[in-house]
Amino acid sequence: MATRIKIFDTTLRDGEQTPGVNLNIHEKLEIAKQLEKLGVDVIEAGFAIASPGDFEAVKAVAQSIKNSTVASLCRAVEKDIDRAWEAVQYAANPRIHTFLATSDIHMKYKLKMTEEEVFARAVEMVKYAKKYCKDIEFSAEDASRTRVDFLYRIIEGVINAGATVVNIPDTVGYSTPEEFGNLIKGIKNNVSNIDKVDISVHCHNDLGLAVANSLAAMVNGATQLECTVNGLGERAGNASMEEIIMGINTRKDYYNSFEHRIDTIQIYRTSKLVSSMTGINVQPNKAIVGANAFAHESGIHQHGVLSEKSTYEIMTPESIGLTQNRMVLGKLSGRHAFEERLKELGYNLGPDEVQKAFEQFKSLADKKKEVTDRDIEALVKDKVSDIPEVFELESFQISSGNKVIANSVISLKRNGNIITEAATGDGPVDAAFNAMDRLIGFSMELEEYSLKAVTEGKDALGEVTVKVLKNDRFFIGRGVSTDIVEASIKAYLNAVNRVISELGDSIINQ
Ligand SMILES: CC(=O)SCCNC(=O)CCNC(=O)[C@H](O)C(C)(C)COP(=O)(O)OP(=O)(O)OC[C@H]1O[C@@H](n2cnc3c(N)ncnc32)[C@H](O)[C@@H]1OP(=O)(O)O
Ligand SMILES: CC(C)C(=O)C(=O)O
Repeated sequence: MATRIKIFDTTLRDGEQTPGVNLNIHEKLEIAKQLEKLGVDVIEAGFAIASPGDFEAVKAVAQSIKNSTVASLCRAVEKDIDRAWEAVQYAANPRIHTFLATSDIHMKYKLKMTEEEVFARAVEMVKYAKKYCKDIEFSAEDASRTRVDFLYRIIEGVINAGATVVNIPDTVGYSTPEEFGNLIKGIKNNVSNIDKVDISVHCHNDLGLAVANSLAAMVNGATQLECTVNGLGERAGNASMEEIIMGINTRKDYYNSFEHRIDTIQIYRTSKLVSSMTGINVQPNKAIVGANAFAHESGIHQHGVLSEKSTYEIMTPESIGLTQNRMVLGKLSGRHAFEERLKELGYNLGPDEVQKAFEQFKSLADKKKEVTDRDIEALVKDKVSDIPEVFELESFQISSGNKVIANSVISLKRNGNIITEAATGDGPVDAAFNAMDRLIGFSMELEEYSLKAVTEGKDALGEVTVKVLKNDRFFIGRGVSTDIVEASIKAYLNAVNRVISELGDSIINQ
């Protein structure tokens, strides 16, 4: 009989530890709903004690998700466990995930605790969490650099204390597949009560081995794999969900004794959603979901694929939900076809949002011969993040050139009033941002600016992403338009509105 592998998605927790990523409650909910549709077994929604915002987000995910377990991470301390339970208690299937480092390096320099103290704390905190919740996961942080005898002992201890899942993280991505597989095999063979629990693994990608290590662990007895969409996560990220799943599926001949419940058709859509909500673009050559993953550039490959796809394609684009659409959408298309396409792309917008998106689609279609799925996604993905538009763009006028100083006149709408400012700058975008800085009534630092074309051709939509710093926190803003200055202004305003939505409008005119 095949072994059922559980997928534990930590995009909303470890994925959010990606530098520069900061997801608000609406964004976490939207991603969680898509993860549920994808079929993940566990959604780690956040770290409830980290901030009031993260607490509310974990709670909201717990309240809304029915078909996946919802977990919150917490340190092995009572107040963290209390807060985690406060947030996940609403879930149909709640889990408390507590962790404590077990390697000599972490115990000595970070925790300043002895082995005995770590053992006692881990057991005590699992017992404490068990008072609240049936399902308790314990992670031995930095397990792959832990003395194995101590690792076996602490695993046995936390299982006796009530843990239902023991997680073996390769916290710093140090292991190799053979080594990590042997570590899991050793745990299976040496921990007396191990058959009572799921063995989980959580692999980081510092040496690019996270997926290989996860699969090696699975072959050697791990039944839960922790991963993130697009491989997001602390430093070089975590094992990528889509690579693990498509690895198992594509190499059914090799991994023939394992099954999972992921609906692979949802992979591409999930990747796009996570990329747009986090502001982290997927590298073009990324396995499975990169823009080039199914592209063929060179003649010999093109000839091969034209003769028989399997010459150079080991999986189909359709298997991850990338479809070639039959119906072309352009300026003569109607609302029915547009709404149908939105549904196919996974967006269930309310009537007002559909109306707004349809208007934007029509004005884009006036400028572009054919509006592609990627254009539509770019147009609507701002809507699902649901940031209140305290400042809206009314109009802008820019002049720039190689012999003149760039200047801008920007009008924004706030509370129904139009406010206007002019400014100069080092280029059209700088001039526009300077004018907006005068209008918004607070200062913030622009940390990053990136521009990419959503589709090919000179009529392509430009997508601008900005990262700004305000009160020691990063905020991402996105904007799309066929005019790159307009896309830049929209991205900046989107970041401004996010700052206000998170920090409150009392920051205006501070
Ligand atoms: C491997 C991982 O990815 S672990 C998850 C990492 N994620 C995060 O840290 C994001 C959320 N974190 C936070 O918001 C904050 O760090 C908090 C709220 C958890 C704690 O904040 P602070 O109280 O300000 O502590 P700070 O983060 O500076 O230091 C961590 C403290 O927790 C202790 N600690 C670290 N891990 C654990 C643990 N698993 N169990 C118990 N204590 C721990 C450290 O030794 C340190 O203790 P000290 O304050 O007595 O020196
Ligand atoms: C807390 C654990 C699961 C973790 O994130 C790690 O060790 O990387």
